[in-house]
Amino acid sequence: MNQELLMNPNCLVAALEKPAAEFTKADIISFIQKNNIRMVNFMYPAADGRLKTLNFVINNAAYLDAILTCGERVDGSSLFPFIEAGSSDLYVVPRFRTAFVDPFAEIPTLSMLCSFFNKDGEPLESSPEHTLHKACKAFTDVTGMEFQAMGELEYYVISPDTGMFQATDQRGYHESAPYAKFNDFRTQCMSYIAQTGGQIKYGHSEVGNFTLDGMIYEQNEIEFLPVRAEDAADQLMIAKWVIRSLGYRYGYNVTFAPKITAGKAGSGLHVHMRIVKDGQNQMLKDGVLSETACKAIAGMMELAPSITAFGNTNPTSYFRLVPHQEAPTNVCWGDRNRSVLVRVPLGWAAKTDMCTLANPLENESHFDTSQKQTVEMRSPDGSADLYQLLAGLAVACRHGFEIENALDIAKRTYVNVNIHQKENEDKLKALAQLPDSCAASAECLQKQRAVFEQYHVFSPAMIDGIICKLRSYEDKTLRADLDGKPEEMLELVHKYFHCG
Ligand SMILES: NC(=O)CC[C@H](N)C(=O)O
Repeated sequence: MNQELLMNPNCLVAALEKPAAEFTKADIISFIQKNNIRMVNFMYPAADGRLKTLNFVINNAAYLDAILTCGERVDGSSLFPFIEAGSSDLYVVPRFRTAFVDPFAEIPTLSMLCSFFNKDGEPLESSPEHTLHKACKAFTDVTGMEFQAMGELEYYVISPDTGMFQATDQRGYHESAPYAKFNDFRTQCMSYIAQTGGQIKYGHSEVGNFTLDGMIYEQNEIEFLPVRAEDAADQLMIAKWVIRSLGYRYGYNVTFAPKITAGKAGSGLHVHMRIVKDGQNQMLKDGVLSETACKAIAGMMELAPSITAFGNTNPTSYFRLVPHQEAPTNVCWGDRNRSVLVRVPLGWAAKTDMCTLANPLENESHFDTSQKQTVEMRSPDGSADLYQLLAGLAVACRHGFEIENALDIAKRTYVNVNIHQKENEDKLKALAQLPDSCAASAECLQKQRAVFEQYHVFSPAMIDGIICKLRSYEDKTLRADLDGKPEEMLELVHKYFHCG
């Protein structure tokens, strides 16, 4: 049997013996019948970034076939601000490839994510999910390659502090129990996410760790594997729902908020990307970063000031983008360097066989490590609209193949030092700054919107909506205004505690 199907924790994949991308309606019906599934849930993200749920009881086989084939009708005006109440009906139609058994439901339930369609049966032009689809298609049309991505979900778990086995402040990275208190919670989340089809790389406790008003704030991270960008967004969407739902059951509060308090690690949602042709990763050539990768990076350098409009969507986002907190502040890229905006992490490009070196009994494996190299965009955070963010990144990477001076831009923005060290002051001054507020991101997006609207990827109405929302916060000077005012900062954090 195919190695990728063996030991697969998604029970539909295991039972149907095929990858999720190949699920058909007949497969779904047969799984439902054989496994005594009694309910079907349609789930879809609305403009608030949250996954909404519509329950169906399976009245009979004919009804099941009808809902899987026709989808259902929903009130679009309650889901998206751009839909008028006067003509608000939309269709939601399930995508079979996203089917999973709900890990929380008491009554056996099969859930699926849906796509939105308008009255004419066409994909809803301004839905974030369709925007991502268009962005990926435009990427492939222009470059002849596939855009793949994966996210790193960082979140804080919050629970009363018992005072036992205190963790070291801001030293929680990869901490084990009992200093890390929520490792079991994280692994349970990982297990459920994997059952829903999420392709996880690993999970660990993160740097952020502090106590505030008798509560422990412990930062954790779950990192995914690169997949088609559309699947990556779906998987992150479901993962956030799983983590929150399980947190609620354990009695833990969980937040993906970008920043909780000044001086402590914020939570990012870094996105790793790779570009694939005929199943082969194109990010390396002869063991070094390829021209393809450099062009994509150049595109991101150019459009970084507007990527924050999709990835950093509330005023607290900009309290995270400050020096010395492993978060980016300036438009630059570099190798393995956590102070840059786009990081090129270690990619197993060295020629040694480390497994044999660590295990002298092993023969050399000649493992193809070329698939592993990615580049990582570090500005986004948990407030991002996942579909718009990945669409924005697909546009930016595509843009790198369309501008003539891409390789010069890449050369100019490369740094190989920590830009926040005193001796590198001049280097820092020469680099463009990321926007420092929602207001600034809105202005940048307004200037660069044509690239995002090219090939009809982002609809002008969607861009108008994003700009209008960002401007509504009126936060142009907020970061400076709240400097040294922790109480007011905390008030702001609570307002946007459950973002995205
Ligand atoms: N290890 C890391 O890269 C931490 C990232 C950091 N938490 C951020 O805000 O982006």
